[in-house]
Amino acid sequence: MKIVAHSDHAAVAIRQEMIEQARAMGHEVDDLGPAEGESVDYPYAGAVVGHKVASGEYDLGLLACGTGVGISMAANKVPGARAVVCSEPYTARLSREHNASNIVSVGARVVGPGEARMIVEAFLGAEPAGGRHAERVKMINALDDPSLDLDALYQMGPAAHSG
Ligand SMILES: O=C(CO)[C@H](O)[C@H](O)COP(=O)(O)O
Repeated sequence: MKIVAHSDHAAVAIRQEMIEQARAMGHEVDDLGPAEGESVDYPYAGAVVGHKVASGEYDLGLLACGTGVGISMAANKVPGARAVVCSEPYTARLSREHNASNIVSVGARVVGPGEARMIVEAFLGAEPAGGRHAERVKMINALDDPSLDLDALYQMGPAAHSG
């Protein structure tokens, strides 16, 4: 898969661990930086990756900042981006299978390099499961329209049609 990676200045080393893991799994990764010593604001880095993944330019994204939170919040403002912050691999796998997450974010001040690699391994090793989960992902995507009627959202879901 074609993957894009970005971070802020707080997460340069952990981003490099994440990239190495993805490349070791055979994926093509474009690294948008920054280099050690450069400063980048996490809302910008998150938005860039959100746009690049949501537009289809890349299949998946890797993000990191101090906590992984701010950069994923920024990415999730982009319609079509579904970023998840993970501090363990189980969430990374389930976010792909159930939520079709397309960007994984890690906190450099939260997890160590080994955990970050395991998170990326779990994220890239999983696939969206389909079925009822895909129906719920459609509900998430429908929320990209701020005028969405909540009753209409409810009616889209599998729960609304289960006996
Ligand atoms: O975790 C983050 C956002 O969620 C940032 O990495 C953090 O806020 C950067 O802080 P500083 O500029 O003081 O290193």
